[in-house]
Amino acid sequence: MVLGKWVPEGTTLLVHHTSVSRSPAAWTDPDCYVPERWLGGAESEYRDDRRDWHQPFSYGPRNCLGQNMAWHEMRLVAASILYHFDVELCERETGDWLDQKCWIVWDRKPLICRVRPVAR
Ligand code: HEM
Repeated sequence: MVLGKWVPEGTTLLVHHTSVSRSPAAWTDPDCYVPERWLGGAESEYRDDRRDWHQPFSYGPRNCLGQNMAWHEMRLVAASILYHFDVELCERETGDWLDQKCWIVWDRKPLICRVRPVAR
C-alpha cells in the first residue's frame, strides 16, 4: 500500500528523486541550497525537514551494497578538492542549472567551474 492505495503484486515502484528533493512537503525552502539543513538540531529552522525521505541508495533489503564505500569516497574526494582548490561557478558557460532532466538517474549537464590552487 502506498499513500492509502493498494499496488498490485509484482509492480516495480521507484521514488522520483527530483520530486522528493524539491517537495515542500519534505523541505523548508525546497528550492534553496542550504547545506546546513543536513545538520538538523532542535534550534534549526530546518529541524522538521524529512531527511529520511532522501534515499539515493534506495531502501530495503536490495538497497545499494556499496553505499558505505561510496560515502567514504565522496567525503574523501570532496574534502580533498576543497582543501586544495578554490572552486568558482562559471554561470555563463553553465547556463540554467535548474533546467535538468532526472529519470531514475540524473542526466547531468556540464558544470563549468574555475578551479584555482588554494594560496597558502
Ligand atoms: C554515489 C554512489 C552510489 C549510488 C547513488 C548508488 C545507488 C544505488 C542504487 C539506487 C541501487 C539500487 C538499489 C535497488 O535496486 O533498490 C544500487 C545497487 C547496488 N550498488 Fe550502488 N550506488 C553507489 C555506489 C556504489 C558502489 C561504490 C558500489 C560498490 C563498490 C555499489 C554497489 C552496488 C551493488 C552491488 C548494488 C546491487 C545490490 C543488490 O541488488 O542487492 N554501489 N546502488
